[in-house]
Amino acid sequence: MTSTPDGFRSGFSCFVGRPNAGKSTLTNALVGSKVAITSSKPQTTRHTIRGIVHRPDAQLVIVDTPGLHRPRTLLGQRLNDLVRETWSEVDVVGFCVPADQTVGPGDRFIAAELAKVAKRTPVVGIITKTDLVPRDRVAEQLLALQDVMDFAELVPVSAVDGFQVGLLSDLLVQRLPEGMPLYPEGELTDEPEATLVAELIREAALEGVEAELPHSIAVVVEEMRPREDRDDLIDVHANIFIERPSQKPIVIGRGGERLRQVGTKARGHIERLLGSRIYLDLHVKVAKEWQRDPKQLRRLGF
Ligand SMILES: Nc1nc2c(ncn2[C@@H]2O[C@H](COP(=O)(O)OP(=O)(O)OP(=O)(O)O)[C@@H](O)[C@H]2O)c(=O)[nH]1
Repeated sequence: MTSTPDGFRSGFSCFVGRPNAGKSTLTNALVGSKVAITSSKPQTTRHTIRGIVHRPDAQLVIVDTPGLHRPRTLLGQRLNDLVRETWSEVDVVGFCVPADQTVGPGDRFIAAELAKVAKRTPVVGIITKTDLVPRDRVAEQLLALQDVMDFAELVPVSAVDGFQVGLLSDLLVQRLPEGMPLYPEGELTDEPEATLVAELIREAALEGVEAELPHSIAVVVEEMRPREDRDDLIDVHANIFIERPSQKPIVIGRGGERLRQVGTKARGHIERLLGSRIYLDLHVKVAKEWQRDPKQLRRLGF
């Protein structure tokens, strides 16, 4: 066993913030590899995906939670429960507010919820996407955010140009308890590969579809195994579930055109993730009203 240096710190952190605040992108920037799923559509992160930052002095495990929102369906409730559970378990919370949007009721709602659950957990206020605005706008945003709640630290960052991402890593690490690494070196995420693969397919399927659809899509990887007699090819069979038959044409497209594009796009990402060539077999299925049905939700992994 390798020895751990004195003062080594390890622990958990999560990012909160309105949908699209940049939480997943920031997780990727900190970890330095694509593990969390990003998209320009809100609420794409369904699963609690951990990214692990390995440093000589610390190990920071980032739990990426879905965006908190007013529950309308059973799925909405489960997502919110998951968020609260996560907040109470981590050592430090990062509260993300984009530099290019005004601090508003959505942020105050999150701050109030945070204050209820995480009384003793330090919260670091993070202004994200600073590359999108001029400097004085960042300063204004810092002042506005200061009024929302009591922050342990306030820091502006950009995941795109890397501005102060290292500093943020330092600030989060400072709040972790001393302890041994929690995961083996080299590990970037403890999500099962099949879940990551399903998320990559979901991400590809969401691209360019109407605002309506995101909540109606779930992806389940039914099977994933190396092709017999081949060590350079993995067969992946997955189902894309939608809620209503009327949504089928949106996902499949004319003569299957869109589904083929989704497959090509997802395949590229999956091949990079698994480090192997894959054969991707995609099917679109209707699971009626899956968001409201507890049995369906369990089947789809919620
Ligand atoms: N210019 C710029 N864009 C960013 C930055 N960080 C994130 N974005 C963009 O903002 C959008 C949302 O980013 P995500 O990381 O998916 O946001 P999120 O908070 O995880 O979103 P949800 O999963 O919906 O809660 C994406 O289009 C990102 O490319 C940044 O530092 N600069």
